[in-house]
Amino acid sequence: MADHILALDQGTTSTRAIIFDRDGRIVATAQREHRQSFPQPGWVEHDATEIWRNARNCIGLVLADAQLTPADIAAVGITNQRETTVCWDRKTGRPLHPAIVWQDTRTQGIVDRIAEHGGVDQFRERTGLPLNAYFTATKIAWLLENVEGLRERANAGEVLFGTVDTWLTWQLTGGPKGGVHVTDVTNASRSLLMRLDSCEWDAELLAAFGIPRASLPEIRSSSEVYGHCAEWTPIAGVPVAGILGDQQAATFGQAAFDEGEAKNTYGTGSFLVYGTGTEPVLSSHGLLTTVAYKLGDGATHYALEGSIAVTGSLVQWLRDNLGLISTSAEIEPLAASVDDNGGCYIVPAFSGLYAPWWRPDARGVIVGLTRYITKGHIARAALESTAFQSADVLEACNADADEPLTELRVDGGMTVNDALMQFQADVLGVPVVRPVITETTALGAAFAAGLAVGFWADLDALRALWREDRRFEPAMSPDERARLRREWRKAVSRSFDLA
Ligand SMILES: Nc1ncnc2c1ncn2[C@@H]1O[C@H](COP(=O)(O)OP(=O)(O)O)[C@@H](O)[C@H]1O
Ligand SMILES: O=P(O)(O)OC[C@H](O)CO
Repeated sequence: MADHILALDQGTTSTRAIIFDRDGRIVATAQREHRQSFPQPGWVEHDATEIWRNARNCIGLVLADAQLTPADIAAVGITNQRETTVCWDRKTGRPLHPAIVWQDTRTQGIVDRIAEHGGVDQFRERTGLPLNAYFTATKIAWLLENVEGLRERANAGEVLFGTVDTWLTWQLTGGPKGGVHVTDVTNASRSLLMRLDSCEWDAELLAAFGIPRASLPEIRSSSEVYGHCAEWTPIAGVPVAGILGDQQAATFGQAAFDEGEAKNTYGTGSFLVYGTGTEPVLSSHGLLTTVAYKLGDGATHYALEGSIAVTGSLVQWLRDNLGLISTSAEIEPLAASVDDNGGCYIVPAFSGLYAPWWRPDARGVIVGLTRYITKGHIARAALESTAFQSADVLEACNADADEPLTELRVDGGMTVNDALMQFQADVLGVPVVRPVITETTALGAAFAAGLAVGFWADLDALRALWREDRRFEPAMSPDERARLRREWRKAVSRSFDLA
């Protein structure tokens, strides 16, 4: 009997395959990092072929490690870095350009051109999103305008576009030999091309970006059988039955299914998602409106999202670009070598600033430098910037929501850092709660796939699997909190108007 679900979590820095049992416990994990290319300032690319190879390898490795066969796997769930755009040849399955990653800002010129008539909020009511280089439509438009012959080939039906969920699902289900070309509502809600109310591609938006509809995937729910894995994959015959963008998957994996429930995920960037139930709510404070999930024929659930582009990747930057540390974990002792930030603040606006500011003209700054500042203070300021950015987003969320959040569920790679989680609780002034399974992104994709094939009965069965690991209570005085946040805001204002 198939007693396991396999989740494929394709993140910005790495790909993981994780096998879960019926209790939502991790049985085995395999992980592979992929190359990050920065060919020009503001450009970020991935090799989609490498990502597919890593996914295939991780699936094979995790099955071998768990000593399981495809017959033991009831379904596969896919979750992915969102917005990152792949375009490939329908016949050969070969990418026609490197994937343009969500953080990439090369499409600012397209944004400016379209914003000239109608401004950056012209599509907000229809899509929940501001016009920004972050979103998929701008990346597809750039490819069509800049890759020689691509528009003609797309118009002739020879080219497929998709986000990473679409690319992996197409490859897993057969590639050029019958692969299904689909995405789910959560990923499509990040495109600037999907109507929030009907969850369908919008003809006017397609026209505004010059994108032929036939090259786009079909929009499906987050939990249903899309197809079965091809015979040459390591999980031949297993149904692909769940797709969720990674932030929505983490929300689902935190069992935050209902209105008023929220989580914050700390990975490459950080993303606070706050459920608003079955009605989309438009933000007045710089948050995005996005689809949270849709199960089969059920109602569409929506959320407000505070997206922060750079948090964990600032730690990577200290490691890879400055050589201040040699592993991400080394930031912990370095930051602990000083008592406080010494007045130093880092605003990591590498891709401009996302929520709640939406300032493409911002660039990174380090302020408050004196001869006193050491690399310990820089490490500390880097970690603190994650907490300050999240506090700004939570404040916006509380301003939009009916009830303020009384605690924050957290997950993602950075949440192993206890000192950071304590500082986060301190600057938020509410408890931060970490679950036993911090791989909530993969767990959420497993939940969606498991529900589709009857592996788990319903949302209540999933709620019962959530378990708390540790609760960080705020311990900072309100005056100190207010002082630090004031200083931080000053630093943020210094990052504006630099691009
Ligand atoms: N001990 C730590 N303290 C702070 N940041 C860390 C620590 N360990 C890992 N990170 C950061 O966490 C991020 C990885 O988180 P993960 O959830 O795997 O990211 P993603 O899903 O975006 O690929 C990396 O950016 C890394 O620098
Ligand atoms: O890969 P992550 O976890 O940093 O998530 C990336 C987001 O989906 C971008 O919107």
